[in-house]
Amino acid sequence: MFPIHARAITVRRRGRDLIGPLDLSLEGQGVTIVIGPNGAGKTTLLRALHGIERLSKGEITYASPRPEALAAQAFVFQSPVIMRRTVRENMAYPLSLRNMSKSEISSRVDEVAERVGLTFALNRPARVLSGGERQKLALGRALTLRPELLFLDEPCASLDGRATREIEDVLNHEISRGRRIIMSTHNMGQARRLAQDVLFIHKGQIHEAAPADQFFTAASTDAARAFLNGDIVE
Ligand SMILES: Nc1ncnc2c1ncn2[C@@H]1O[C@H](COP(=O)(O)OP(=O)(O)OP(=O)(O)O)[C@@H](O)[C@H]1O
Repeated sequence: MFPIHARAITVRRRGRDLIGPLDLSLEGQGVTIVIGPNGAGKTTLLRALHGIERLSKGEITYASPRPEALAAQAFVFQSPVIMRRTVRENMAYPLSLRNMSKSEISSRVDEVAERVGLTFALNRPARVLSGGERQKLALGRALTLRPELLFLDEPCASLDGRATREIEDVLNHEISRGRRIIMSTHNMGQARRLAQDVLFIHKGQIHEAAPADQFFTAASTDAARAFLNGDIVE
């Protein structure tokens, strides 16, 4: 599906441009971390790139046909929807929509549960999971699809250090296998640990797009420098 091109995209709601107009091109390798103040438009941008946010203007094109490109992506939401069923059933759900045999679904779920550290919980009701375990479930559910491109919107918000590290371990494993990741975070430590490229979003615009080393050592805009300093950026 790469390169992905967003051309002059705008998402406008209730008379206000939430993002854009903006242009962006994404190649098929690496980890892009999306940062910026609250309300800057990070979630809206991720949703637009994933094709689930209606564009008011502009277009997003994928190198492969759109239905194929969208089918090869998965999205981990900040507050994932967890069904009142077992962890196994939750993880199997996206696969069950894809016409896959029960034995194949079961072996994929087993394999992914192992990777995200939830084997012990597979037969438990998902509602008893802790916050960190719920995020692992959401991540695992996305990974069962073996997506070429994985979006994550603040997957570690409100998790403690240990749960955050465990999620990052899973992500690092995925990154080492070449999975393309685009992720938003408020945690600057996490951004520094994971990013290969950074998109700094401010007031619905991409203020800066740079390799991580360059961004963190010499951000070129005042707003990005202030944000990295922990100043209030409005
Ligand atoms: N459907 C909608 N209708 C109207 N306004 C919306 C809608 N969705 C989002 N917004 C507003 O658009 C702006 C951008 O929201 P978005 O969630 O993309 O920002 P964000 O950078 O992800 O913020 P945060 O860091 O707080 O999660 C916010 O001011 C939000 O209130």
